[in-house]
Amino acid sequence: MKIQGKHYHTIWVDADDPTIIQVIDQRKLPFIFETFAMRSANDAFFAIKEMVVRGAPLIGVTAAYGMYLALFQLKNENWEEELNRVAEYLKSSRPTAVNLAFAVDEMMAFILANKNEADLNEKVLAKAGELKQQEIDFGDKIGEHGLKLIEEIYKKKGSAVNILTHCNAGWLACIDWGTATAPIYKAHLKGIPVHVWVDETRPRNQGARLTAYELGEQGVPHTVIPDNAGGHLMQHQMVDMVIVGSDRTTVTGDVANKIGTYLKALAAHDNNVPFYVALPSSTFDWEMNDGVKEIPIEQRAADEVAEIEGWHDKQIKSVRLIPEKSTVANYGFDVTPARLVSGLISERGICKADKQSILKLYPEKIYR
Ligand SMILES: CSC[C@H]1O[C@H](OP(=O)(O)O)[C@H](O)[C@@H]1O
Repeated sequence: MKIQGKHYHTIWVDADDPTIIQVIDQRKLPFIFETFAMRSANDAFFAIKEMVVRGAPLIGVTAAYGMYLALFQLKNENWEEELNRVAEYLKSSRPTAVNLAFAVDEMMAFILANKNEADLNEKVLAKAGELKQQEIDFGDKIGEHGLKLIEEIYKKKGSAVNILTHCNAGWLACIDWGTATAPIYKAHLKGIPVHVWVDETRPRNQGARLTAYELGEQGVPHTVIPDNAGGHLMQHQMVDMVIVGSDRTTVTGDVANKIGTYLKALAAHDNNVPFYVALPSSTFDWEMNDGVKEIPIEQRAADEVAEIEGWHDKQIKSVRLIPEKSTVANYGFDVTPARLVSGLISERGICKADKQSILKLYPEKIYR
């Protein structure tokens, strides 16, 4: 999508050196626009772990390019063993987004299948590019399917459609379009009036810093709200629908997403507000059935809660928010049970959050 009128993807091959993969450094947005150059699998691990890049689809594509970059560091003897270690290392960077493991496994299989090819590096770079393009296409299609939901509300209401979203499931979490934001961008581009309630999303404030930034750059009307305001807005009919993203959704429709999503789903359920989850097929976990019991929930550093970052004197500064003696619990995600989900918006269409409906969209997964 656009930043100051110029079209960007979140990740790209350096124009001058194909052994360098560039990403937008999201740690500094919206205050500073900088890129981060990845030259090794270690750089890719760092970028994912430290949230230089974040968002399930983007994490997956970054890891795919990490597997490509690993090829330049492998020694001849036992290179397959070494590559396996790199693959496990990349997977260990963040546990919840299933896209990560999906992409690493797909790249590993591709590399082994082509290991005797003279132009292996070029083929692997092209494969990572295919995964990147696939996520772009997924976001585009999610947008088209989700647009219909927004249009239906607009036709009934005849005025701006108020959509609440949590965290950042925008183009900055993907490559382009986004997942939760894709229907919003499609509606905006079609001239349908939309307004977005943007949950700030403590502690990393992906909503306040990233979703607000990207919506603003696209000219989409939006209002940043404290995480705890959503229930009140829904009680007063100020939210027409909720659209969020996902980091891992089970084949039964349980949705792992940024911490606080479950609370929004409860408020939506209590106020009969449609609660939709937008996700590509790369975010489904076809093996898991009970998301609350099985999905690994990342716990992150205490400082993310104990401190907050902002812009002061033309630089990014951190200030402490809590007493030195206080302890912190920093769960990165929660799981919304399928019973609270109105529907799933994937690149193949909209379905109910249950196994039968999901597998009807993805019949090739039935054998699992
Ligand atoms: C389209 S996936 C976006 C998803 O990822 C975010 O988590 P994080 O910023 O920690 O990577 C959040 O859960 C979003 O919904």
